Amino acid sequence: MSFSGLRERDVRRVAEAVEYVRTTGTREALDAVLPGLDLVRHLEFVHGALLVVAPDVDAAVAELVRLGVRPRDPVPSVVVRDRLAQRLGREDLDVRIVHAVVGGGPRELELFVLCGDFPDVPGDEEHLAFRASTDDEVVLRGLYEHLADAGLMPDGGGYNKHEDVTVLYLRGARRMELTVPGHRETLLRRHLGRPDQARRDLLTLMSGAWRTRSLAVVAELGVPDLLADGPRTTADLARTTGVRADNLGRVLRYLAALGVFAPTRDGWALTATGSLLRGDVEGSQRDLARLYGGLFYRSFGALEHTVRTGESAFTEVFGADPFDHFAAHPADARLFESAMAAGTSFLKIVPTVLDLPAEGVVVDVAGGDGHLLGYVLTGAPGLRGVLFDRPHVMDSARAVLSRFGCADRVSLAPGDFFRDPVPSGGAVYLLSRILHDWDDERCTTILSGIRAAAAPGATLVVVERPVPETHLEELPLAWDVHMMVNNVHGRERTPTEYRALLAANGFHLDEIRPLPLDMAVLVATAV
Ligand SMILES: C[S@@+](CC[C@H](N)C(=O)[O-])C[C@H]1O[C@@H](n2cnc3c(N)ncnc32)[C@H](O)[C@@H]1O
Repeated sequence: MSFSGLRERDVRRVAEAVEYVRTTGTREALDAVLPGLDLVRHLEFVHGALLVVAPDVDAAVAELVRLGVRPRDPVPSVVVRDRLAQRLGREDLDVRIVHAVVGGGPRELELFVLCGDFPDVPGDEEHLAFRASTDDEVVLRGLYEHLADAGLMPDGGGYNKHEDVTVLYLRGARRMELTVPGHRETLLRRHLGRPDQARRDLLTLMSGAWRTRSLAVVAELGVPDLLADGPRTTADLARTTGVRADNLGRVLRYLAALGVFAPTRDGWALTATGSLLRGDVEGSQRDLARLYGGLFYRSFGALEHTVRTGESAFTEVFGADPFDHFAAHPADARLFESAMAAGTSFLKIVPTVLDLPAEGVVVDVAGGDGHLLGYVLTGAPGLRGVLFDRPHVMDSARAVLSRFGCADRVSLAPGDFFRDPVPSGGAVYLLSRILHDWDDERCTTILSGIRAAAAPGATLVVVERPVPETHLEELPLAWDVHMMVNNVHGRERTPTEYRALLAANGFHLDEIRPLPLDMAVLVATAV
């Protein structure tokens, strides 16, 4: 204990805080909240705050006087007291606030004093306070969005009617208090979110399956195609599709709330999102919606089985792994192929990010229905192609490559990359959306088969959706779970994992080029 009755540690903290407030300007204080926060034109550092424990408030005031600052009369705290009461599980707390002008001012120290005998209280109340230098609503909103974009997290706040200021707390490297003049309801709503936000978010997440099914049903019924020429009524849509108007209308209304349709005076129109569900548009997602809300919806029902046993949910539900299932069920195979094609809008861009040779052979390993090969060959008339995949996809591939007008430059090579040799002599090997279907052992078989077929210096182009190493990104992580459910041993990988897998099989990863929708082209060379 010091002579004032404060603990040595608190005496030191108060002295350090006084010194900090005395010597720190706005730019430096902003930097302490978040390095690089360059807002000196709009914000002014007005006080630093900390919480100490003292036998009574007079002891804290005495300590401040001893440090040469000028304390004002203490006032009771309500907000901090309530927060501490909750944290310490005690109702009978006495918390005072002492404001003290430091140096010549105008900056102050704000000292919260928890009176009594308490163990150390964590320093959550510490913050640096800034005042906005404008009361222009638009500038304030812009300022707030800038702070949010910079990564500061909302951490409480409210309207202080005694001082007629709105106080917002944000958390960066240090906690920040932002004071703006007046009662800013819109800003507060933005800052605090709805009071029921967490439950609302969770309900939205939990009802995700309903969205998946609703999308699949309207895609299956062809509703988006029926709206291609303009809005139609529910009754009209129900009559044309042969379903019940009341029930269809309710599904359409739900999807309208999700932005898929737009309500018109007496019916429904397509939004840009909904238009992608038409079957006849470039980049149509219709069959993807049918697949995710159909076959793969059923397999996702066995996710728990996969988590418990490590086995494929798809196999559990359908009795065979997906590729064997498709080989035995032509209708499902057609849907899968056209859904894969629906997900290929980004494949069109692949040739534009590649340095393709003027002539030679491009071998598309497990090339599916040939869309990627079609795009590659269309832009490179000197190249020839080989499409290697299981026998049952050859008919679709022939049809697709004919539509691309390059069937005469492609030889179809039916085969199985686990049993048959990969066609040799390619200058470029394509491996699009294949490695994520398999575990490292099977990827090794596939890659070593390609390496055996490729001459040193040949290019291997891997198209995947890599998992970022530095942060959580929804799409790659959703697809990672999807691969776990719908493939025997599928997984998405990080760039580091791809690099290692390629290196272990005779390829050097040269470059990763980004594609839309978090996809990427990994360009490697056979060494
Ligand atoms: C996800 S699709 C990707 C198709 C295409 N590369 C693309 O990106 O659109 C996976 C492909 O791997 C093929 N495949 C699965 N097992 C195979 C095997 N053992 N040998 C050859 N191809 C196989 C499937 O027939 C299917 O066309």
